Amino acid sequence: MTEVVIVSDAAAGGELAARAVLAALDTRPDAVLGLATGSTPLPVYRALAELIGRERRDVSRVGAFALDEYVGLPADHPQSYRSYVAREVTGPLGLDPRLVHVPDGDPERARTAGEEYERAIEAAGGVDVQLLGIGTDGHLGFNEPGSSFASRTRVKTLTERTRRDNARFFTTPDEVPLHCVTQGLGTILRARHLLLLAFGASKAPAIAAAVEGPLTASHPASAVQLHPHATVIVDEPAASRLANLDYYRHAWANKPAWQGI
Ligand SMILES: N[C@@H]1[C@@H](O)[C@H](O)[C@@H](COP(=O)(O)O)O[C@@H]1O
Repeated sequence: MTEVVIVSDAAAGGELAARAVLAALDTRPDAVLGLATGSTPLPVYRALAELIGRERRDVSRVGAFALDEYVGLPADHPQSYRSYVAREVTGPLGLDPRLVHVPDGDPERARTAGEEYERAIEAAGGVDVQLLGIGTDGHLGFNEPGSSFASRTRVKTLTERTRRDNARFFTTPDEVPLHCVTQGLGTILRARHLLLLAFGASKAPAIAAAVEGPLTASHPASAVQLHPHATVIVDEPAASRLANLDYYRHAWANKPAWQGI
């Protein structure tokens, strides 16, 4: 089932997700992480950096694959996801940069970037824990409404809504690229554990539709309902439109401690 965990705030959500990642590393020191970008996963990366330092974890064999990348931004552009991952993840967590992958957003190579990325994920043994944020239009990665549940890594055109949402990271809205390379929903569904995080009231409708709405490509995040091990970590405002809130709280409060998330 899709487990919903309601946390007090983003920092608590970040810590819970970070603990789940570290639990995966306990079983597999060469575990592969699926990285999301945007503002939502930042508390996870902060908590991970702190816990890895405090517990003196060896992360030298940990691999990572980012979900997506803009097409056409220079790789060293501060808003490219390559830069984001280097700045927020690889550096602070102390990962080996050779094991950290981001799709190739070079327009010249975009045509084959998807297939190459799929091959690299497969060669690494697949993703163990996939972090996910959610777009206000229900996108996962950059799988905009209409994306096939079977889709693989490929070039997509961003919706105007997503470009508007992401304009806050750029100097002008026109600077937001039109295209991206993103893992497909089919790629994401192959990860062994999905951790979807959302904080704030602006995400409440998208979360309700993802968890309790019909399974539909019109709301790509509803794909999480197809996954045998998906955990949705939300704060109260992001959870506010869920109909079965009482049940989620009850199930969480009575969960056997050995189960983890
Ligand atoms: N491609 C990313 C998504 O992976 C992310 O989930 C979404 C939400 O971003 P935020 O977490 O900043 O709300 O934004 C971008 O479009």
